[in-house]
Amino acid sequence: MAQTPGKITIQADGTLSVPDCPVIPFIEGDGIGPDIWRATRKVLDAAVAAAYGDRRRIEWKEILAGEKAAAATGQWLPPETLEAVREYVVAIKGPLTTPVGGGIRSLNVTLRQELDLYACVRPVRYFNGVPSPVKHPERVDMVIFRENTEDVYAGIEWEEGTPEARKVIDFLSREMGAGLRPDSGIGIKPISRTGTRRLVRKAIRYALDNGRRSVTLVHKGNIMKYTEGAFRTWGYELARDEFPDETLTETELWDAHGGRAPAGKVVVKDRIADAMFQQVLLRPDEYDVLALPNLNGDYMSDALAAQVGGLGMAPGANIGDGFAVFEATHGTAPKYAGQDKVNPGSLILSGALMLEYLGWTEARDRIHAGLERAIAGKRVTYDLARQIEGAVEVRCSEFADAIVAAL
Ligand SMILES: NC(=O)C1=CN([C@@H]2O[C@H](COP(=O)(O)OP(=O)(O)OC[C@H]3O[C@@H](n4cnc5c(N)ncnc54)[C@H](OP(=O)(O)O)[C@@H]3O)[C@@H](O)[C@H]2O)C=CC1
Ligand SMILES: O=C(O)CCC(=O)C(=O)O
Ligand SMILES: [Mg+2]
Repeated sequence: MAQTPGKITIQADGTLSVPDCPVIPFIEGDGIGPDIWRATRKVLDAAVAAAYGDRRRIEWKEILAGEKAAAATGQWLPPETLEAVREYVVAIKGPLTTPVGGGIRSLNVTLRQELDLYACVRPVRYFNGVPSPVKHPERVDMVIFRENTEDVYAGIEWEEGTPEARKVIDFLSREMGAGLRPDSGIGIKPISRTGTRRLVRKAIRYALDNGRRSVTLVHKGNIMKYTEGAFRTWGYELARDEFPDETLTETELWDAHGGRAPAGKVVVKDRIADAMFQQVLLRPDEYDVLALPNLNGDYMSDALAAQVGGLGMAPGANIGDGFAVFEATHGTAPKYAGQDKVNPGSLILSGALMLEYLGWTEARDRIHAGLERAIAGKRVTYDLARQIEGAVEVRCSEFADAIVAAL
């Protein structure tokens, strides 16, 4: 029976109450956004129908941001858009363009900060048949927990030559002995105990709830001692304070357990970021959940995506306390805008992650299986076709149709 649309709500214990026909706002996005969103919506609707018949469906509600919003309202991020996400709790978005070197600040970052979506969660796993530059892509199965509200993304910076930059340089040179060049641009990198602890708490909770073996804190704390180094310190501190019986350090793992963690326990370890980039290439099976400050997490997301098929296959979510906005890892890929060409897999998988967040795991599983079957059929978008021998390149919309046919 057709369902009446209703709102998702956050209950007193923090869990979601999801009606059978939730209203879910979507932002189409800039650049390739409209193409991949059209494809994604079709796959999500078909997967829900295949899994639940007419017992469940999603009532989509468009909300505006980016170029479409600016053209329609004169505002890049209208307040009603933020209000709609607060009202309906869960939303999904296409990518939004951020100009380089000037112009508006990132709308993506603003959304995350305004809605306090403090964890950027990006699962990186391999789907059979996807081309990869590494020998054993099936060994890559990591979940990135990237701090999403602070670090250099806080947007506290001053352009070289402005009175503000001069004032900060004068202060730092005179009062703090910093000795900065007068023609410097200045950026501030705040990393807080609060921001770190809540991110690491979410990462450890996730690891425990999902049978993951380790959480690795990835930092550059040897150089940035009081920001990234503190991220490491506070991460271990949080594990000790809040999960004393469920976590152990690497030292404890070897000293007390001969290198094999007892069932149900999560190893909390840390790696310096530069070394970690080669570790995930050479020994990916030793890493599981990663917790990172914002910038490290941004870099790591795209690097790991490359190992499992590229940005066309990299989903993500911005999650706070209940509220969540799902989006691909990649951006607007402007050179492909409006060509119905790129891989919608990343946004489709973000949608699958959203279904999982709603508890609709049967529909999620249909999408994973459908995607794998469509890839096995070797009729794939350009990014996969150029790497799979014997593959035929199809359009973004045709790839979505192939997934729907394989659900
Ligand atoms: N959350 C968001 O909304 C994000 C927004 N952005 C913004 O996007 C804009 C463009 O950024 P840019 O650095 O070019 O990075 P993009 O991620 O947009 O694209 C870089 C390259 O990645 C590949 N790619 C990206 N998406 C897909 C896809 N769906 N299918 C297949 N290949 C894909 C393409 O590679 P190839 O050229 O090899 O075909 C593309 O040229 C910037 O304004 C940036 O700020 C960036 C990241 C996230
Ligand atoms: O906001 C942007 O334009 C880029 C953001 C980004 O690269 C990311 O979140 O991975
Ligand atoms: Mg990025």
